[in-house]
Amino acid sequence: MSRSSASVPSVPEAANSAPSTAAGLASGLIAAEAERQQRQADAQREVLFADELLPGVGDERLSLREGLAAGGSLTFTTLVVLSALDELESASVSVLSPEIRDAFGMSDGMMVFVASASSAFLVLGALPMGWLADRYRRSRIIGWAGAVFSVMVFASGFAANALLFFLARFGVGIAKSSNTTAHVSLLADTYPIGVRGRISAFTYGAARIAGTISPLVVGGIATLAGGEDGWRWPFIILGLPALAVALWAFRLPEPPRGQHEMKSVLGNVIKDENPLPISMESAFARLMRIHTVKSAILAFSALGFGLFATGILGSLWAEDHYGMSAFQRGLMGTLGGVALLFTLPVVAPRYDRLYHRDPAKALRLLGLCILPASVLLPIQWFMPNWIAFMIAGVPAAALSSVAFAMIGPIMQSIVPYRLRGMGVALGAVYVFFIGGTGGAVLAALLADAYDPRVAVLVIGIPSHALGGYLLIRGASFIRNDLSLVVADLREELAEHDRQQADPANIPVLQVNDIDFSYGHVQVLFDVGFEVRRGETLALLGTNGAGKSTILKVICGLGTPSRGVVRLNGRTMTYVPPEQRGRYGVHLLPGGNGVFPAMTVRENLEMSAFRMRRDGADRDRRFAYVLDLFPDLASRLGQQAGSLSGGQQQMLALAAVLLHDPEVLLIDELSLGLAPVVVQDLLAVLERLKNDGLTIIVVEQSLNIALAIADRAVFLEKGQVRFVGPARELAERDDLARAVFLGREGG
Ligand SMILES: Nc1ncnc2c1ncn2[C@@H]1O[C@H](COP(=O)(O)OP(=O)(O)OP(=O)(O)O)[C@@H](O)[C@H]1O
Repeated sequence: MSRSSASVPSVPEAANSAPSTAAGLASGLIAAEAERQQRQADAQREVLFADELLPGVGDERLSLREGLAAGGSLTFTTLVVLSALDELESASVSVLSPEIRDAFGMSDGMMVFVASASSAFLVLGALPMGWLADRYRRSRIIGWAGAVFSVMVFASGFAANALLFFLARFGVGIAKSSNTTAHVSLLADTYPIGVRGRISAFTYGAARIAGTISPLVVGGIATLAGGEDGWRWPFIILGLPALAVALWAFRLPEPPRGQHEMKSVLGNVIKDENPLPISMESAFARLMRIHTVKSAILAFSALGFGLFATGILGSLWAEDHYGMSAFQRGLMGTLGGVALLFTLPVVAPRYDRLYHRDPAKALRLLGLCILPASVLLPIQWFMPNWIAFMIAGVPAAALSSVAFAMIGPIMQSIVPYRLRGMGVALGAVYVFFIGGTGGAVLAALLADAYDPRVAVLVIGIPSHALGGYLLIRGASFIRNDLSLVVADLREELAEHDRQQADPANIPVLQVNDIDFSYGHVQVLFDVGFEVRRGETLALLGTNGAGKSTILKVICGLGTPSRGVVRLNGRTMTYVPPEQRGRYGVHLLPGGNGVFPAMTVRENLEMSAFRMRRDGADRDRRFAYVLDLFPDLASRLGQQAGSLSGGQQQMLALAAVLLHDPEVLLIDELSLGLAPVVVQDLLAVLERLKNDGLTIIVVEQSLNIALAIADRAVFLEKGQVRFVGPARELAERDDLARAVFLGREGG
C-alpha cells in the first residue's frame, strides 16, 4: 500500500483533523521562529572577550608625546596644516556670505544653499575617496586632493557669476572629502589606539585654531581689500599655501593597515601584501550591520541636519537682526573656536582614559556632549542683544564640536581595518548628504518662509536631542562589536600562521565564522567549512537551513555581518561578485538558469560575452562544453524554453562552464529532474571532477550527494551540524533519517 493512500483520511476525519494539523503546524512554526530569535539575540549579546583583550583597552598608557613619537610627527603636522587651510576656506564662505550674496544678487535661501551644498558635495567625493583610501597609498590620495583643492579655491575667488562660484564650491567639496576619509584612515594607522582621542582632538583643535583666527583673518583681508570685490581676496591668497602643502603630502609614509589593532590584540602585525578589491556595496552592507557604527552614523546624521546651516543662518541673523558687522561676526566665530580649544584638552584625555578602561563610557561621554545643545539653542536665539547672542552660543557649539572631533577614534576602533576609508565615507554620506543637504534644503525653506531663527530652532532642537540619545544607546553595543574585531583578528592570525606553516596546503575556498541576515532576520550562525582543490563538497540540510544563502555569500551576492570568505588563502569577503567571477568563483543558481526566449546558441553566446575579444579562447570553451553536452550540440538553434527540464539544466551548467570556473557552486542540482537525467548530470560532474574542478553542490537527496561528494556539510537552522566524509553523514541517523529518508521515500 502506498504511503499516500494509507494516509488519506475520510472526509469527516479530514474536516476534524485539518484545524488541529494547521494549529500544530502554526505552533511549530512559532516555536521555531522563537528559537531562531533567541539564537539571534544571544549572538548579538555575546561578548566574546574580556575587556582587557579588546583593542586598545587596558594597554600601556601613552602620553601624547609618546604617541606622536611612535608614528612620527610628519604625518600629524602635514594633515593638521591641510585641515587648517580647509578651515580657513570654510570661514571665507561663512563670514563673507552677505558680501557674496550681494555680489551675485542671491536670496538668503539661495546663499545658504550654495554655501551648505559645498559641504554636501563632500559626499560625492567621499565615496570614491574612501574606496581609494582602502586600496591605495593614502599619501598620494591626500596629495592629489590637496592640489585640486587649491585650484578650486582660486577658482572661487575668480568666479564671475553665481553659477561659476557654485561650480568652484563643488570642486572644493569633492577635494575636501580626502580630509574626512584618507586623513582619518592614515592617522588611525599611524598613531597608537591609546592616543587616538588626543590625536584626533589635537588635529581638530589645531585646525580650529586656524578656524578661530580665520574669521578675523578673512574679515580683515576683505575689509582691507575693500570694495565690492574685497571678498575675493581671501580665496585668492589661500590657494598658494594649499598647493605647497599638497605637494609635500606626497612624501608621507604609508603605515601597515590595522597595525595598531593587531599590535594590541595579537602582539604583532600581519601584512596583507596584495589585498583583493573591495566592493562599496559589500563594505556598506557590512558596516551597517555593526550596531555601534549604525547608531553613531544615525546620531551624526541627525546632528548634520542642524550643523551646516546653523553657521550661515547665524551670520545672516547676526547682520539682519542685530546689525553686526563682518568683524563682529568674525569675532563670534572666533569665540566659539576659543571655547572649543579650552574644552578639547579637557575632554580628549578623559576620552582616552575612559576608552582605556571602558569603551562604552567613552561613547556615552560623546552623547552627553551633544544633548545640552537642544536646551541651549533656544536660549541663545532669543537673546536681547548681539553680545549676549554671541556669548550664549559658545557652550553648545563647543560641546557639539567636541563630539564631532572624538567620534572618529571610536569608529576607527570598531570598523574592520580594511574598511576604514569606506567607514568614514559611509558616515559622510549620511551626515553630509542626508543630514547636511536635507538640513540645508529645510533651512533654506524655513529661512525664506519665516526667518533664520525659526529655521535654526525647528531643526536644531530635535536634531541634537536625537543625536545625543542615539549615541548613548549605541554605547550598549560597543563591547560586542569590539569583541568581534578581536575574533576577526585572531582568526586572521591563525590563518596566517597556518599558511606560513603549510603553504602548499591552502584550501581553495574557506568559509569561516559566517553570520548572515536578511534585513533583521539572521539566518546563518557561525557557519564555517573548507574545500580543498579538486574536492566535491555536498551541502545538505533541512528546508530553509541556509544552503542557498551560504552559496550567495561565497559568490558575493550577500555580505555577511561577520566572518570571512577566502579564495586560495586570500580574503575575498568584500570582493564584488563580478570580480569573484573573474577569479573563478561561479554559481549555477537553482531553477530558471536559462533565457527561455533565446536559442541554445544565443544563451551560450550571452554567457560568453566577456570572452568576445579572444575568439580562439571562446571557440575552445564552446567546443569543450558542447563535447560535455552532445545533446545541446544538436539543438543549438532550438529555443531554450522548449528544452526539457534536464536539457535546460545542462544548458545552464554549460553556460557557467564556459567561464572555466575554479570553484563551481551548484544550487539544487537534481531538483525536479527525472532519475535518468540526474544520472547524465552526475556523469558530467564526474568528468569535471576528474578534470580537477572544485565543486560545492547543494543537494536535497542524500543518495545523490553520496554518489558525487567526497565530503559533506550538514546545515540545520543556519548552523553547521556536521562536516566530514559524505559516507559518515549517511551513518548519522539523527541527521540523515529525519531529513532525507522521509523525503526520498515519498
Ligand atoms: N531574499 C530573502 N529574503 C528574506 N528571507 C530569505 C530570503 N531568501 C531566503 N530567506 C530565508 O532564509 C532562510 C534560509 O534560506 P535558504 O534559501 O538559504 O535555505 P535553503 O537551505 O537553501 O532552503 P531550501 O532547501 O528550502 O531551498 C529561510 O528561512 C528563508 O526563508
